[in-house]
Amino acid sequence: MANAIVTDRLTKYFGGRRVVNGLNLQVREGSVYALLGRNGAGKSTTIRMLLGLLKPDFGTAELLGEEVSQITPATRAQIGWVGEGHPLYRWMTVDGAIRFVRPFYQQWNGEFVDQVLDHFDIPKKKRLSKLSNGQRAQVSLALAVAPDPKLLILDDPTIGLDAVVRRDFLESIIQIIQQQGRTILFSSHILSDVDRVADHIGILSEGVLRVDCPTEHFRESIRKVVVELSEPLQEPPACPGLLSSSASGERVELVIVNYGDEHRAYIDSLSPRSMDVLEFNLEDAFVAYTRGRKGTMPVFRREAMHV
Ligand SMILES: Nc1ncnc2c1ncn2[C@@H]1O[C@H](COP(=O)(O)OP(=O)(O)OP(=O)(O)O)[C@@H](O)[C@H]1O
Repeated sequence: MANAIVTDRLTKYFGGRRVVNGLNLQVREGSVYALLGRNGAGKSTTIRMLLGLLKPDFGTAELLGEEVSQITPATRAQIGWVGEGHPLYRWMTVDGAIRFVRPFYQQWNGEFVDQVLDHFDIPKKKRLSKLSNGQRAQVSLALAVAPDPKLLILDDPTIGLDAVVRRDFLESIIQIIQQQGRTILFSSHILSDVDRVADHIGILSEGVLRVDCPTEHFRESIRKVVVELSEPLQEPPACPGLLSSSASGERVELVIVNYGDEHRAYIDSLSPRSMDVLEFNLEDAFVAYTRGRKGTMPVFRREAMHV
């Protein structure tokens, strides 16, 4: 299957600091890819380079098969985007914003826009500055989706939205991807949302893409093992793929990547009184992973994982 987004060693420096570092990203057509990372990891900078809003210092990015700096108007019209904070001209009315954006595109699904406005009780005559954050987010999404883009890029689209509005927003996204061949790349900090809609995740840490694999694969690869020993451990636990550990008396908790036979053998060697192997949800797995010591984070790529 073709890729909707491909970057090759994409790199950006700010004031001598490398905030995006040799990024090789491939987002397959038809997938929903969530770009994750802690604050300042480089997500927005990456997205701004993809959208041509920021020039890379090194490397290239292609959207729908065209180099970003030379993208043709026809291809540009196939790409919808929503920036961080939903930057719309707030002095415009909703109707005015629609009339402003509409002429840039050949195709326009006015019915979809009306449905969104209706569903969220957004009056067309109201100024964008007078709408709530959630309503403005929906207007941004409606305007990005109305041209029926093949590729949708969303920078933290649900920031500041309540749980109900977020759910509705995600429903809209799910509807969009049910149309075949549509691709979505979005950044987010709300891992339960990501788990609901994204089939693939990428985790940036200090500008480096450390994880790039199916969402499920990442979640299922990290386990918490709770062990009750007969006496406290004398030495720090030593087993492969150990992300973190904590001990309180005889109770030891280990967070392990790719839990398997060798880990069981190690734990057996401690002669435990009991042990439990617990699964993580995506948020816990993300926290366990990104909290780990820098430089020792295992790398997850596609199906393979190297510890
Ligand atoms: N225009 C700029 N000038 C200087 N430094 C910048 C600029 N934009 C971003 N940075 C820095 O680059 C780093 C990456 O920022 P970026 O906004 O890409 O992170 P992010 O992953 O989107 O973070 P968040 O989750 O907090 O939105 C940060 O350290 C930030 O301070």
